Amino acid sequence: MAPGFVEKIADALHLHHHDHHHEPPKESKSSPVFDSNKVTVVFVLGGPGAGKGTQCARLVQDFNFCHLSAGDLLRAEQDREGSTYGDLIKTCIREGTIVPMEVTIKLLEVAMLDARKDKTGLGWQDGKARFLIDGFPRKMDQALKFEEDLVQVCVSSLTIFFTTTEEVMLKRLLVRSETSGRADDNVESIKKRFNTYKEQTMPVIEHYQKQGKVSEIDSSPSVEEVHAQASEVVNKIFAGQSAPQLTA
Ligand SMILES: Nc1ncnc2c1ncn2[C@@H]1O[C@H](COP(=O)(O)OP(=O)(O)OP(=O)(O)O)[C@@H](O)[C@H]1O
Ligand SMILES: O=c1ccn([C@@H]2O[C@H](COP(=O)(O)O)[C@@H](O)[C@H]2O)c(=O)[nH]1
Repeated sequence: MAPGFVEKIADALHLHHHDHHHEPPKESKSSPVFDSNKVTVVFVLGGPGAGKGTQCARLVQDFNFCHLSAGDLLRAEQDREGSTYGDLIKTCIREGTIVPMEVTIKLLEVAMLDARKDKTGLGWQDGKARFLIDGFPRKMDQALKFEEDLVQVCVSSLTIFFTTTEEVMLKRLLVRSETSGRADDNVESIKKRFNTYKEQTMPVIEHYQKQGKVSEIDSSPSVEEVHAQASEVVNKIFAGQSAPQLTA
């Protein structure tokens, strides 16, 4: 990557006002921003409309996670007045393609640093930060870059993978389209999103599966049934993780 590229992205995203100058410059540092002993990262993946966001909302209530949806962060940036990347994000979302990883990772980094500041709030338990990262990583380059720059994905980290059929996902998304106002909740965009999911995201899931870090859950049943399964999986992650670690 060209030197200074990440800083240029940060400038364009107007992220320097967050006063993160205590953090080492991204391109010269050799270790990730977060210590994997002091944060728990659970990724949530699955096809468009599989129910990721719905289940994340439940898991936040159960486990006091800080929930970060990459799609929501991108939509907020797209709508931010004066955003350099607004048009690019808009096109990617409508076309169901993946926004260049530097943009998404920078947005995630800032959101994670902001969440980490509030040690008494949501996302803190037993002195550890708990992040539920929804709809990310969507592509292998993002998965590797996240590990390199933000958190070394450690033994206890896990991906919850919600699966159901395209037929179910399509039906759910078309129902959602009646109220969501999302530019990509239409048949044409949904088909493109299914293709991107199969071509780009499935290899990420297979990568984590090879490392034994994926819990697959059938998300075809009711929200409550799926939630019961997901809770069980997360309970296992936190079993044995109660030792207080007060700094991050
Ligand atoms: N188990 C379920 N049974 C029936 N409907 C569901 C279930 N889970 C979610 N839904 C509904 O399906 C739609 C899509 O769910 P949700 O937004 O959680 O999916 P998602 O995986 O986050 O989608 P995307 O990747 O497009 O953001 C929503 O309208 C939601 O209410
Ligand atoms: O890491 C990411 C996550 C999302 N996108 C883009 O956003 C849309 C919508 O994402 P949802 O998770 O369904 O809200 C997705 O189709 C991509 O275009 C991304 O580029 N990178």
